[in-house]
Amino acid sequence: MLFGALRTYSFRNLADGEINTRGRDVFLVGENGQGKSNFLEAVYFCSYGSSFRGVRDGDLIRNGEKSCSVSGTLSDSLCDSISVKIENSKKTVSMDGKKIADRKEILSVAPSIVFCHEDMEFIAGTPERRRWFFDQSLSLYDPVYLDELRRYRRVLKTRNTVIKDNQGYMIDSLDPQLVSYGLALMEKRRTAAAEFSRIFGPLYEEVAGISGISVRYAPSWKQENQEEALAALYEKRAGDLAFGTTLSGPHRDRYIFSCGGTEFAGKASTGQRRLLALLLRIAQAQRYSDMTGKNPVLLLDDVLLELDPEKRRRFLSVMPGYDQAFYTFLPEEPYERYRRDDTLVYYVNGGILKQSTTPP
Ligand SMILES: Nc1ncnc2c1ncn2[C@@H]1O[C@H](COP(=O)(O)OP(=O)(O)OP(=O)(O)O)[C@@H](O)[C@H]1O
Repeated sequence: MLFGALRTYSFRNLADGEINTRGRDVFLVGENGQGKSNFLEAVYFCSYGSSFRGVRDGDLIRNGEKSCSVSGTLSDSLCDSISVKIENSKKTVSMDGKKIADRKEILSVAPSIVFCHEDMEFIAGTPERRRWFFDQSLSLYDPVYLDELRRYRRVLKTRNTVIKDNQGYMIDSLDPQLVSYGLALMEKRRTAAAEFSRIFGPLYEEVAGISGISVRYAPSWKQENQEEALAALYEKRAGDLAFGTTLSGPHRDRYIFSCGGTEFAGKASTGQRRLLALLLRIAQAQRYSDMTGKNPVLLLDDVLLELDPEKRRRFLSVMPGYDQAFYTFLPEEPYERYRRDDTLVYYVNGGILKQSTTPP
């Protein structure tokens, strides 16, 4: 699957109009703050109906405007076009011109994997960010997982409301559902962590020369069957009521990067963390391909810039299979070295993309 063209309207600082992207590799070259990442964000917006920068939808609308939209023309996909529009604070996602009820439907249509600076949070940030990463990975290839996650969150929300409203007597009827949905999530998370480790360990060794890195899944509930988990939840109920919230469950699960049995991320240097984050995305893309038999679109935001030349070479040698990749570069980077005959190169200046065969 690839994006043949991208049309943006009032999206960030990008000039309105259509950009031809029909190429396996698309380079976006420009100084800081010109709109390169905004263009990647527009592609991602078509894939997920949201931004990868953790911003509110309203921030995507060009300053002073009231609405924005992005439409992608697709090749070799389940549909020919996707468009996402924000108007009057409402988001509408359409496939082939027809509105879809649930954003999750587009996940399998134009799957993209982004590599960006914010990914460092998966390594050095809160357990919540790591959970988010693994939830995204699972949802990309397993739509049922997303349904299970939503169901779990719904029951959890009700349980927390019940606790806050002092209606503790209702918890008995909610806990069997919470446990049942929770255990289903845990089983898939356990498998995903093991599979990630299988891919990730050798990758890290190849690029960074450090062996034995793995991702360990540390579930909040230690019990693996319904009755035992329910009993453990019951035992913790007094604590939940005292704190006014549900203190245990998959919403408190942790994923730990360890090396030789000890936690690694906390001791790793900034460079090692950066590499961990990049390779985590490579593992995400590889796992997606293993599970679906399809390749994703890759969005690489300033990725090569942060690596020294040797790591850069090794990183490129372990790039996952992809149908299309968008890269951002600063003008002084040696992007010409990576360019092939069919690479599309755009120079980005003040939100305007100009295609060129030679630098301006
Ligand atoms: N909603 C918006 N409306 C108008 N302009 C915006 C909006 N959001 C961001 N911008 C502008 O977009 C520019 C940032 O673009 P972008 O983040 O794509 O930078 P970049 O070219 O990737 O550079 P860098 O390498 O620094 O990230 C800034 O000039 C910023 O003012």
